[in-house]
Amino acid sequence: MKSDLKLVNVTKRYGETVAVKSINHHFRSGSYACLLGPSGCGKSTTLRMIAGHESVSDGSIVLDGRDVSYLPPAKRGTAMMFQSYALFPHLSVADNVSFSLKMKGVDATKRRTRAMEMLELVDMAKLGDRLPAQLSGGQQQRVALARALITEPQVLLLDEPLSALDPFLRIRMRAELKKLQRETGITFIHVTHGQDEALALADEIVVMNNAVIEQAGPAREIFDAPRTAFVAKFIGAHNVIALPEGKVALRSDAIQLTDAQAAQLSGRITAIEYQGTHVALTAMVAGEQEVTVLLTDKEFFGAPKETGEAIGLAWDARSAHTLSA
Ligand SMILES: Nc1ncnc2c1ncn2[C@@H]1O[C@H](COP(=O)(O)OP(=O)(O)OP(=O)(O)O)[C@@H](O)[C@H]1O
Repeated sequence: MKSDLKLVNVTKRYGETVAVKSINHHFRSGSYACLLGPSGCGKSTTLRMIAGHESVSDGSIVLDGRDVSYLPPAKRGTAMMFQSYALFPHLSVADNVSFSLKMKGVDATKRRTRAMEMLELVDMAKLGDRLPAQLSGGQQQRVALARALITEPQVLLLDEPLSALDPFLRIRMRAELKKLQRETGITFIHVTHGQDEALALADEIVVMNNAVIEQAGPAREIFDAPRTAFVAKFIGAHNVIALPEGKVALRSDAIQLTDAQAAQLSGRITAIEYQGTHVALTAMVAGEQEVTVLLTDKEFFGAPKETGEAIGLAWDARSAHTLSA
């Protein structure tokens, strides 16, 4: 399909370090993808190789049927938005946005018109004459977005775009990023180490660990059916439990409290944590394993429990996902 981006056996080595190890992935045109993983797993390196800011050691990057692996960044059909926004401090907002057009020799009137269109798109048209230092963090981010979008990329690459913002603004800007992606229809590839950010934004989540892709799929599939213990733990809200039949991932809200006869596991409560809408109850079960059960506040306060109490745990067999690693 047009504008699809394919990574074919892409590897990056820095001397002895393998930062990205022969990864394959197909990013669908027009989708919002999040590369999710812990620090050092290779997600920024992957993004930088797609952008052309880093060379590939092996493999190829194919955009829209073209091998772009050896093209300079400006010739690829991608644009990158950096974590620090990297705005020119001495240029006005409008001149920052239209900078790449100036480099291409586009005349001043046309540049200004295009810059204002882009600023309109990110809701910043009124501040075109300000300098970056006169903007808030969220406003600087919008300018950086407008500056990336003016190049009309097929793929927009975002490296931890929300990490410089305070928590309140982060949640607001993430809704705006999603809206912008839907409005423009451009493929977004967004690097994050925040599972909540990935779940909130992504059509597809690509989970990386130790230089490889552990699992990729729609956000709900990753959350509902993690395939490895790493994915289950990283995505959160799951227990990884060793049972006689093997290791399983079990959502903490998929476990019910039950009496001893009906229990699949029994144990003793070690901690109770009130979380507002829910109460998280931790129990120590056979084999010194800790299991967390998330109850709605209604369920918990309907039959309150105390630390030290014996409890039985049960779940629907379909909720337990056998793990491959
Ligand atoms: N220029 C470099 N030279 C040598 N090693 C590098 C270089 N850049 C990255 N690495 C190594 O490659 C691995 C992957 O780094 P990368 O920045 O892609 O991880 P990341 O998942 O984006 O982490 P973070 O979230 O901390 O940015 C790490 O082990 C890192 O130390």
